[in-house]
Amino acid sequence: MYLFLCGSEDIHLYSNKLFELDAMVMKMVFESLDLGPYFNEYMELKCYTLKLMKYRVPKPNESDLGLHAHADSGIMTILHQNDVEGLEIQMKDDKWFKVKLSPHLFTVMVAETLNVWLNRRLHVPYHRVFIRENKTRFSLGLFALPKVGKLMKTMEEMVDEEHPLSFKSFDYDEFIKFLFRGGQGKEKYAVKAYCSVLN
Ligand SMILES: O=C(O)CCC(=O)C(=O)O
Ligand SMILES: [Fe+2]
Repeated sequence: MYLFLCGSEDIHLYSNKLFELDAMVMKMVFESLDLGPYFNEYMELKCYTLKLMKYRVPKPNESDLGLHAHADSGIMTILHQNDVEGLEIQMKDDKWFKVKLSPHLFTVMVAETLNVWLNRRLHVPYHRVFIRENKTRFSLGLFALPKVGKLMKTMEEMVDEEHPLSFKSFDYDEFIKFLFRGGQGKEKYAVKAYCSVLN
C-alpha cells in the first residue's frame, strides 16, 4: 500500500481506520487491566488531531536530529512513516529502537495522560526523529487528546497498596500552558513535574 491521500473522501476513510485502530488498542489496554466496563466512558473523554508532519533535509551545518526526544502529553499517538524512515523509540531498557519503514506499519504509543488515568501501569516511550536520508520526510500522526474542560484523574481501580496514587487530578489545558512555560524543566515526564502527589 502506498499512501496517497487525494481528497477529503480519502482523508475521511483513512482517518476512520486510524480511529478504529485507536479504539482497538484502547480496548485491549482496558481489558488487560480489568477496566473493560469503563471503556466507553473513557473513550468519551477523548478528541483527536490528525497531523501531517514534514521534515526537510538538514543543511550541511545542521544536526540530523529532526525532532528531539520527548514523550507525548495526550492519551495515545498513532504514527505512520511512509517513504523516509527516521522514527526511533526508547524501550523500557533505555535502548533506542529504529522503527522500520513499512507501508503496513503503524506505531501506537502511550502518552502521558493515559498513564495518569492508569496510575503508571504502562511505559510511556520517549521517541525522536533523525533525518539521515537526503529526502524530505513526511509522517502522519493521529493524536488522541483529552477533550477541553474535562478533568483528568487517576482511575480509583488503579490505586491499591502496591500502586499508591501517583498523580493529582488536573485540567489538560492548564497542563499544556505549564508545558509552554517550560514548567517540565529537567524532569523526564511532564506529568511528574506538573501533578505528582509528591510535589
Ligand atoms: O514524525 C514522527 O514520526 C514523530 C512525530 C512525533 O513524535 C510528534 O509529533 O509528537
Ligand atoms: Fe511525539
